[in-house]
Amino acid sequence: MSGLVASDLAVARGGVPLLAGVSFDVAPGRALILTGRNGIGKTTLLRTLAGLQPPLAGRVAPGGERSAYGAHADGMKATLSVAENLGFWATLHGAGDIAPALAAFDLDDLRGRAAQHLSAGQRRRLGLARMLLTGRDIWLLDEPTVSLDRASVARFADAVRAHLGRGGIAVLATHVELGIEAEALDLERYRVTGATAGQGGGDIFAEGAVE
Ligand SMILES: Nc1ncnc2c1ncn2[C@@H]1O[C@H](COP(=O)(O)OP(=O)(O)OP(=O)(O)O)[C@@H](O)[C@H]1O
Repeated sequence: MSGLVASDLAVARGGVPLLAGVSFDVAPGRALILTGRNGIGKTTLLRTLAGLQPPLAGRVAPGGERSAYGAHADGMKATLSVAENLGFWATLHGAGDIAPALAAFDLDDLRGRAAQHLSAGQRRRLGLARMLLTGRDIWLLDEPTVSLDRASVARFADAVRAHLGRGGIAVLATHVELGIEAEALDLERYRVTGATAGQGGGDIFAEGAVE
């Protein structure tokens, strides 16, 4: 299985260039942690790696077909229970048993609860459990530990380690120290001048020249 390779990638959000010249190669069994200030483009880069939006320039290999993108509660059916949601995804991805996913994120006691009645941290655990059912070898995770308590962060780190141990790849945008052996990529040096995110769209549109 090949690694995840980004070559001279440029990404934009809402037509505004955010990052340019991003190149990296993540080998099977390895993890990459994306760091950088709020709004620099971590989510945008992950979405581009997942094939959910096209790059402005450069390329990603493979495309999205080997990737599972995990962000917030997307794809969750509010009225279905935890087990029904996991069952739905297992069927969708051709995965068999949901038991390992339930166990990995301590969801057994919550299996009958509707997704809409889960707490924020429980909902996040359900979203992360989904990654285990995708069968995809490249996990792209956006702030995966938001709302998680300490025990759940540790469970998540264990799940990522196990994924890497199976030869999987993980790219994570996180500010939390997970204790996972990983390369870190500081996006600051790829930032397009003027695209300081989160500082107001007007400034971004007025400047936007490439560094
Ligand atoms: N739909 C949109 N249209 C235009 N601009 C957007 C849109 N969504 C996000 N942005 C802007 O794009 C920039 C990059 O956003 P992105 O979510 O990729 O940053 P981030 O590094 O993940 O931020 P954070 O650390 O705060 O999660 C931000 O300035 C954001 O305000």
